[in-house]
Amino acid sequence: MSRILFVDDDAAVRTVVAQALRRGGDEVTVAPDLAQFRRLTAAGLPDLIVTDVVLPDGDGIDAMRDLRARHPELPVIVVSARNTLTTAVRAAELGAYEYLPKPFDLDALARAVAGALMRGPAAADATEPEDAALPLIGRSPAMQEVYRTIARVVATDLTVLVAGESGTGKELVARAIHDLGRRVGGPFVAINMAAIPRELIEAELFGHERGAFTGAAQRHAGRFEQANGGTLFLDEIGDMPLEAQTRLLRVLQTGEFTTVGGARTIRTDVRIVAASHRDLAALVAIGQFREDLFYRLAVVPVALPPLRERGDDIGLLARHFLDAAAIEGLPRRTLSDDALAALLAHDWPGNVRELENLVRRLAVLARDEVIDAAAVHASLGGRRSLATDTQAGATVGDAVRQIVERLARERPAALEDGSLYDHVIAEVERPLIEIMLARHGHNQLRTARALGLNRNTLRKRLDQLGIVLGTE
Ligand SMILES: Nc1ncnc2c1ncn2[C@@H]1O[C@H](COP(=O)(O)OP(=O)(O)OP(=O)(O)O)[C@@H](O)[C@H]1O
Repeated sequence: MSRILFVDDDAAVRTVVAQALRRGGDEVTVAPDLAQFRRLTAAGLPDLIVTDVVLPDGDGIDAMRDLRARHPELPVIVVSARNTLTTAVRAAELGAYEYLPKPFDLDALARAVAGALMRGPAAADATEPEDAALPLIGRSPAMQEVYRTIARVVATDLTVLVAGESGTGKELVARAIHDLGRRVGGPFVAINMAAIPRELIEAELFGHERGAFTGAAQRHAGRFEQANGGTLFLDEIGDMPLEAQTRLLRVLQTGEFTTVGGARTIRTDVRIVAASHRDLAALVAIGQFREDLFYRLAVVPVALPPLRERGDDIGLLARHFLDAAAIEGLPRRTLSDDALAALLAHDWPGNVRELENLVRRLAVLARDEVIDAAAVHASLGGRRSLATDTQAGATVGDAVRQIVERLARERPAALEDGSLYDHVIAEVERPLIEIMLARHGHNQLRTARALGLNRNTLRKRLDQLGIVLGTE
């Protein structure tokens, strides 16, 4: 039996948690505030403290820091409804055994308690909390998971692989890892594999000597060299050519590289954060990405949820972007409840970037101070499917690649048995026919003519694809 002290100002939470922990056979004492917590710990230390952060007479993490300075072996679990990245990071800095955003699952707490009591705390770290405004907005459970991972890796040099759709904030996560870690004094260098001609990627990454290739007028330090002592963000790593992947793998294994056309070996001290909106595991399956490199990069995977899975974060982000627009001198606007509901109902294929652009446009264009649902619909209208995809930076090539990657995952046989062409074409054909039907008021004759298909052929395809006609 262990002695657990639970500090929380909410009487209902105290009762429920204390009961759950007692059921596990432990002796539980509760404190509603820091004054009581101090009285109790002065009388005798428990084996474990579980504490809330915002308490009526102070900050739980600050109080634990003082106590742990004197008793670094004492394990602490932090629970908080103030579930921001800052809280997750502060809990990690405290050396808390676990951080559980509220509302938490009692099983999760029981697991954390069992772990903390057996293993004891991680090494205490006395650094001051980071109070600067942090860039990542959002409190949804999906983002909590992201914050917890970030908080765990900031004090390390582990390689992080951020996966997420376009515009979900992958670069922002990479920057947060850099800014909150000990490399903050060093450079943060980003390179986007999709934005650089394939033949120049190696020279960009590793640098080149004068005359190494046509046009190389002088020696150029590559991004690895530029990032020395800091963090290198390899964006859209899935677009890296295979030869460059081989070279990158060698650098990650040895910490050394040679410039293109150079005989010199350069040592690097760089933390790598890589990102991709493509499914790297699927790329490995179809031979476009080296499996060994994938495992080297995915030491700590971070899955950034698409915006449509972040619920109320949409409202938080929209308000944040409206505030940012006002600070930049654009008119100050607010959202009506209906406008917010319209934002929540949208599926955000371009994710946070799409929301940011939309909000800025609304801030400029809305006539009234309060943005209503009609203004949101007007801004969202006409930018569906293809237009929004393009805005999100996706190309037709990306779309087709995604289809192939999905098939590789879900029906690997389709990549071997000669049916791939028909599968992909069917997937492209459906939206094409749907778009043209919508354009022509669902009139089959006009749609067939516009597509250059015989009317019977169109009818057959509609049947085969199971497309149901709307009315004019
Ligand atoms: N959680 C967030 N809070 C505030 N702003 C965000 C958040 N996530 C993304 N943004 C903003 O959305 C925009 C897109 O973010 P970012 O460039 O990091 O996305 P990305 O996933 O790297 O996109 P891509 O895959 O297209 O490179 C940026 O302007 C960024 O500041």
